[in-house]
This record gives sequence, structure tokens and C-alpha cells, in this order.
Amino acid sequence: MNKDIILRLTRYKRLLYKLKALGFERVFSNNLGDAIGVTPALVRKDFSTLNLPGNKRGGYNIDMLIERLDNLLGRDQPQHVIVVGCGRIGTALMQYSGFSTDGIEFVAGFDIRPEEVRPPSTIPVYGMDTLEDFIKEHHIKVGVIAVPDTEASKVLTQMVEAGIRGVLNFAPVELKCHNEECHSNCIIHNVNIALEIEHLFYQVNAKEAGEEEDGNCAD
Ligand SMILES: NC(=O)c1ccc[n+]([C@@H]2O[C@H](COP(=O)([O-])OP(=O)(O)OC[C@H]3O[C@@H](n4cnc5c(N)ncnc54)[C@H](O)[C@@H]3O)[C@@H](O)[C@H]2O)c1
Repeated sequence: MNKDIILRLTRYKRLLYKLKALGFERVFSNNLGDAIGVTPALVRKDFSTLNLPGNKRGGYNIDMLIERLDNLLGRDQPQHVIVVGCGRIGTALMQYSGFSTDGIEFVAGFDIRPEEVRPPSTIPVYGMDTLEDFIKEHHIKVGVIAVPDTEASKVLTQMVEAGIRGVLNFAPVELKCHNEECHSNCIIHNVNIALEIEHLFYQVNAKEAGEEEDGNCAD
């Protein structure tokens, strides 16, 4: 499954839980499409690709959809995540309670100076010397990197060697799993908010320029 479809499935699932909580039993592709900003045809295509039962007339049974999506996306098990680098970004992530509604649980933080970190009340912060044992013992697959850019590559190696398979990297360096001796085939998502904002500015400016041109043509 590609990243786009996984993102859409996650959004359908979130919405289905809300509809269920409101007492709905069935939902139509146009309801789901409107809510997440895609066409009803794409919703039906996503669900039929995944063999999720339902049809245009009768809609979809919400409980059944939730069960299938939970199985597919792994909601049955809480998704445990660790953070390496418990400064401003690391602790902000660990403090955010909203992830639990999506089945994501930050279970521990790691830092070179754990004694200086003010951890969120229930989530422990450990020194880096315990990272490997913790990952192995708790079968952690996914971790966040929130260390300075100069440390990010080293931290990635430490995490991957300990068994991490997926990394969300906040440090402003494009990390790749390039170690030739590493056969873990890990997946790295680099997050760059500055780039996203620049991209938004570009799009807003391009849109405004287009609107001006249209306005000029109309005159
Ligand atoms: N992706 C984005 O859009 C975005 C936005 C803002 C900041 N950032 C980046 O995110 C990272 C974290 O930012 P911050 O403001 O939280 O920084 P911070 O200085 O508040 O925290 C960094 C933490 O990493 C720890 N650390 C340093 N070296 C380490 C190592 N080798 N192993 C483990 N821990 C280590 C430090 O002790 C500190 O607690 C930085 O690289 C920053 O540039 C990214």
C-alpha cells in the first residue's frame, strides 16, 4: 500500500470512530469523501481495493469497516513509540495526549542528559546507554529523532542497530538508511516544517498571481 492510501485509511478510521460514538451504524462514500476532502469514487475504490464490503446504495456498515481497518492498520495493539532527544520538540510530542485516540503511545524518551529533562509525568526519560536494551525488550519498532542536526545520523545508527524499523526525523538533515552493513531496510520519514511552510507560501503566491491574471483578463 502506498503512503497516500494509508493516510486516507487512517483518516477514514478516525472519522468512523467519531460517527460510531455519535450513534451512526452506516455511512456512505459521499459522507466519508466530503469529510476528508476526496471524491466518493475514490473512497469506494480504496475500500474495494482492500476488499472492504459495502456498496453505493446501502453504504457501509461502520462496525465492520472499523474492524477491518483496525486489523489492517494495526489498531488492535497500541502502537508504541520512543523519542530520542527530549528537548522542546521531543517533550512536546510526549506531552500531547491526543495521540492515544489514534492508538499511538509514547512509552519512553531517551536523551544524553536525561537528568536535565522535565519529563511528562507518566513517561520516563532514560539515558542513551539503556536505549538498545529498551528497544529489544519492548519490541519497539518506531522511533522519533528530535536531536540537533549534528547528532541525528549517529542517533539513527544507534536506533536502527537496536532494532528500530521506522523513524520520524525532525532534525533538519535528510536522513537515509545508507549504512551498507545495515540490512534492516528501515523506513525514514523526514519532517521539515520550514519546507512545508515555504511550499505553502509558494502555492498561495502562485494562486494569487493566477487570480490577478484572471482579473486582468476579465477587465
Ligand atoms: N522538522 C522541523 O520542522 C523542525 C522544527 C523545529 C526544530 N527542528 C529540529 O528538531 C530538533 C530538536 O529541536 P528542539 O528545539 O527540541 O531542540 P532542543 O535543543 O530543545 O533538544 C534537543 C535534545 O536532544 C538531546 N540530545 C543531543 N544530542 C543527543 C544524542 N546524541 N542523543 C540523545 N539525545 C541528544 C539534548 O540533550 C536535548 O535534550 C533539532 O534538530 C531542530 O533543528 C525541526
